[in-house]
Amino acid sequence: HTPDHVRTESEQLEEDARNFLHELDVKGSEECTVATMTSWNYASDITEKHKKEKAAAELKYAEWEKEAWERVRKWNGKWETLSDPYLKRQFKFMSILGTAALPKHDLEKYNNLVTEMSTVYSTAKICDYKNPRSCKLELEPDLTKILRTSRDYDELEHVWKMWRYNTGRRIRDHYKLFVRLANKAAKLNGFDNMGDMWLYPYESDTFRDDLAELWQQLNPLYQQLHAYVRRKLRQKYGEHYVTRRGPIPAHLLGNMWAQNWGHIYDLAIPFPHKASLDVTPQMVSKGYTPRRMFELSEEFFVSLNLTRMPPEFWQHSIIEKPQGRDLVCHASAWDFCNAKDFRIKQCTDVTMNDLITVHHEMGHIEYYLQYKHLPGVFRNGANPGFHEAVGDVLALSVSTPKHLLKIGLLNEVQDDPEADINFLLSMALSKITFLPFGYLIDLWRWDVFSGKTLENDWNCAWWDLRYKLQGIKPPVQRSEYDFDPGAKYHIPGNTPYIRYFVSFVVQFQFHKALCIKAGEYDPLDPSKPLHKCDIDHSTEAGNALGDMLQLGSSKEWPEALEILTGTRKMDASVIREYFKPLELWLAKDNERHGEFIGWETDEILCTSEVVKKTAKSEEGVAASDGVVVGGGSA
Ligand SMILES: CC(=O)N[C@@H](CC(=O)O)C(=O)NC[C@H](CC1(C(=O)N[C@@H](Cc2ccc(O)cc2)C(=O)O)CCCC1)C(=O)O
Ligand SMILES: [Zn+2]
Repeated sequence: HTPDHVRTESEQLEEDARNFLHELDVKGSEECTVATMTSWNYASDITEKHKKEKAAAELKYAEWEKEAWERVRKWNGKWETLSDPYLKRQFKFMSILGTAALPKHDLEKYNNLVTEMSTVYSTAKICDYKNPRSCKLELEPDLTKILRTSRDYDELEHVWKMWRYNTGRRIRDHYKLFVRLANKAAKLNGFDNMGDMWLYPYESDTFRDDLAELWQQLNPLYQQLHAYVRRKLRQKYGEHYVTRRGPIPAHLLGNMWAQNWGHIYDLAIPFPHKASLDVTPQMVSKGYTPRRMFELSEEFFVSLNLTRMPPEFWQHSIIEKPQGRDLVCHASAWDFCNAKDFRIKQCTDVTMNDLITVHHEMGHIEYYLQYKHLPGVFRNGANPGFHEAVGDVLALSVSTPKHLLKIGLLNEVQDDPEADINFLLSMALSKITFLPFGYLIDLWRWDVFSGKTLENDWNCAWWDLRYKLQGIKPPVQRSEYDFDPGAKYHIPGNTPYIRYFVSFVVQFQFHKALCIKAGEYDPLDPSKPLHKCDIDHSTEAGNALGDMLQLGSSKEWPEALEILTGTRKMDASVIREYFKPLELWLAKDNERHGEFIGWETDEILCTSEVVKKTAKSEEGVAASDGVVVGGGSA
């Protein structure tokens, strides 16, 4: 410790900067803990009391953020001269205030709109198709189960339509005011609109173009899968409902938003006489509980020499749906900003799908644990997509037949080309089908924030994207009375979504790098293809992953990516390499059946005119001046 008087001016400035940032960080973490606790209380028990406490805490936290930001501003012109990049990067991040820049009354309105939209979404219930007087069906587990298991066209249509009636339609006006306030906040932060502010953490001015390029590279594989699944659905539901060349009705794909087609695997399985890879039955028959599922996931992380869950995690997490109260059942992972308290809230079902979700959520917790020693501004993913990728990377290993055999959920592994195709198809039904969806959510929102999509076109612009990118259509005609984006959690919940598209690309790059370290993958060894790799118990892989996670957002994401994978760019060739055997098989199978690749329609999926509410118009009679989506004529 050199006495003050011998220090140079710049060393003194650096010392002062360190002390200044440390003091702000200590106070900021305390404020963050309080605000997060009230948010947790509301999300796990939706009551008026908790709503009020959350609203008050959010305003108080914004006051703190504003005070901190004003103190940081006093360093303008000085912090830029610091030589230590680590310090400069902290100042750079602390210079963005966020929505706390709004005047108090606007911020209060903004926060209340988001909470109100989330409450509508999380408490929405619909009536039972088979028993119209029973109107207590909730998204989780009721509607999720119906979309997963029902093969009744009309029941699925009822659930699909009524869910949107009781969520999106009810928050359309909230969303109008929300967008205006969001853009006002963005402008106060020096951005053109909220869409630009959301992209700030990616620190790249070619980011949107890079995403478009990735989609171009992945679209051909998606189209082959789409054509194959359409044929299988046509066989099941008939050509009247599922035409040869048209878009697929969205309610038949096993998921409320057609974002993951894994639950219609039984309709699509290429080689039915081979063992099913959905180990849900085995999990149930072996008496798996949500607790067991979480312990299984933790064991995987520990086997990689990563950090086990702290006692507070098991003490405070909610891993089963509590009865007798409203709560946000949508799974989530929480960091309470005190390097001690980390939790998951998940209404866990004993299914394979939820075992994957457990790994996803625990991946967030592992990232929190790995960077908990960093200053608050660096306690984030290298970019938000990295945070979404951690758990999914481990789940890629867990999903392999080899691993399921290891943990006793499969009693035999058939190692032959047909079993391989079955496995790759089951993976593609959740990984490839997600890509257009993961891309279009924010494509739609960026256009809404930028004003490119006007309020009167919101719903038809949504269906235009859903048609163009996913090749799906609504089972009943939509209008601008509807607000179908609002039927998906992240829109009322105001959570950016492009992070998931990024994750689904980079998680395969992470997987490949870790598989090489684990000696499980060798491009020159046909017996070790990427899709058979299971990294469990590889401390080389775990240490490499941990080294990247410990960086948090203290380095720009291309540098973090390079440390793990040796490359600085998102690269779609890795996910395509993983699915290569399936892509070849699909192309041949579609060719053999003369399948039309792609889709077209002359139906009017969405009418820009606000349709007169008569029974007839419900039957999809085209309104005179409807908006045509798809390549058909009006
Ligand atoms: C306090 C807080 O909010 N914390 C953040 C985490 C953080 O930011 O630190 C958080 O917990 N967000 C919740 C969100 C939940 C899920 C989700 O919404 N998934 C997407 C897309 C998808 C689908 C399949 C898949 O395999 C991976 C992703 C969807 O379901 O559409 C639902 C189950 C899976 C992940 C999440 O964990 O990302
Ligand atoms: Zn996540």
